Amino acid sequence: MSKTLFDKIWEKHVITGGIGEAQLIYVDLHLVHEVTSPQPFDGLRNTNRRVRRPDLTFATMDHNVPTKDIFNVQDQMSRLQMDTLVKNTKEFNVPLASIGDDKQGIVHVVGPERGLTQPAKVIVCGDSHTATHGAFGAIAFGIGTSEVEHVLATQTIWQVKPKTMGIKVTGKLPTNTYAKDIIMGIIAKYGVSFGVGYAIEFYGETVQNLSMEARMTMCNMSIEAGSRTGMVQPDQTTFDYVEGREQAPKDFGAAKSYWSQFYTDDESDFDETLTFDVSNLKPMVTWGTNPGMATPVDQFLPEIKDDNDANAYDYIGLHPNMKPVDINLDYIFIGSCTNSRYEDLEIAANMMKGHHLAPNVTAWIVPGSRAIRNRAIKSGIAKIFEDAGCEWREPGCSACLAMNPDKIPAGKHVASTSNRNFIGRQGVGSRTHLASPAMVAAAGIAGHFVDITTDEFV
Ligand SMILES: CC(C)[C@H](C(=O)O)[C@@H](O)C(=O)O
Ligand code: SF4
Repeated sequence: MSKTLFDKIWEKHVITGGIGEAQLIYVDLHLVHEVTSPQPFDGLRNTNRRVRRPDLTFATMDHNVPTKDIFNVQDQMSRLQMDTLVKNTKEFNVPLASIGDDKQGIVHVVGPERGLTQPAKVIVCGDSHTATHGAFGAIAFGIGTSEVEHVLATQTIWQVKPKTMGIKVTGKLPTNTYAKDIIMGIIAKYGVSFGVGYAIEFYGETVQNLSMEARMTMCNMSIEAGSRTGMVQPDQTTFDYVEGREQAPKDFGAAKSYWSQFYTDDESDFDETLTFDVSNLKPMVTWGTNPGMATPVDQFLPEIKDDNDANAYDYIGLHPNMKPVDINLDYIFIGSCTNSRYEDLEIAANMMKGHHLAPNVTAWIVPGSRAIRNRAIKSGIAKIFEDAGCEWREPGCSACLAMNPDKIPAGKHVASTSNRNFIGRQGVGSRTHLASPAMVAAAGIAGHFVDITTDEFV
């Protein structure tokens, strides 16, 4: 019978239960961070249980870590959560990349980087952006705190199988537009909830031509479309990325032939399909308070249709007869699990090379992992940022969600490569504008957004 990529992986992992009801699914990789793990570990302790498979569990610290003066954690709650993770991972024998460690970084960046993230796996983490790992052709989704406890104790999880949605992406990406613009364009077009109840697979020639980093950016934001899972069929690009990494399979040839069975047989196998053509895609910028409130950089901001729009405009301090180029910026943030990988930093650095930040702009450049940070220092990218007047930081979630000292002050506008522009997301009263790393870098130089697809830039 003809099947989707999702169906094929799912079937290999079902332990018990029938279609339409909760099924018990085997978990191949459980990623853990400091924010959603303290209660689950307490739960195990209180009931005298152990972690079932510490070898399939990997913990890191990301949300709370400071990105400068990293060992000096001022915030009590942050310190407690970080100390608790150290204690719990020691007691339960779970590998941990602690602050300062070579393997530390944002959980969704270090999983792939270490080679833990692999095709055809079921991957979970107590974090909504776990969808990122689906870029490898894995079923990867965020889980709640009680589910984290269940996975720690049993290495399994109860789930009702979602429906499947194929999003076919066609056309050649115009110069200086990126995967971030594709996923923002899709969400702007179809809204922030079209994916609810569906596992999304991105496919088509445009997707096949994307790097792993770019595929991760797209899958990462599936959750902003309402879907818990975004995925891309594994191919040679995937295999080349995984090969040689620390945790890659030892018999890589055998792994590759196993992984090669996982693809969607026919488009008609999806429960739902959508299409998105990128031939005329423009860089996208958010003007409002959810990721769907986005506009191409050269357009006027949309008219007010309802209270939601009115409230968003009110919060963000903009109005419809402006364009993104009219948004004056105070901060730029390049980081987060959406866009803090080496390729993202390289693209941003190329935009900044030989330029200096606009005088009114503060810039935080936050690599997703220590490995990326080290590589960027070695290659000279870090120096480009510093010469441009940016602050070059240590790895972590940073200003993506302001659970650490990196907070955007109230009323300030920030161009950000992260994934959420909710009210207060980057600090109380902060005004977020999401965009690609190239757009954010160029905006930092100009002091406002610019259309990087015009002759001046291409
Ligand atoms: C803190 C964590 C639970 C949360 C998530 O689940 O996504 C965070 O990572 C976020 O991006 O909002
Ligand atoms: S970088 Fe942002 S989106 Fe990603 S895990 Fe951290 S807080 Fe969540």
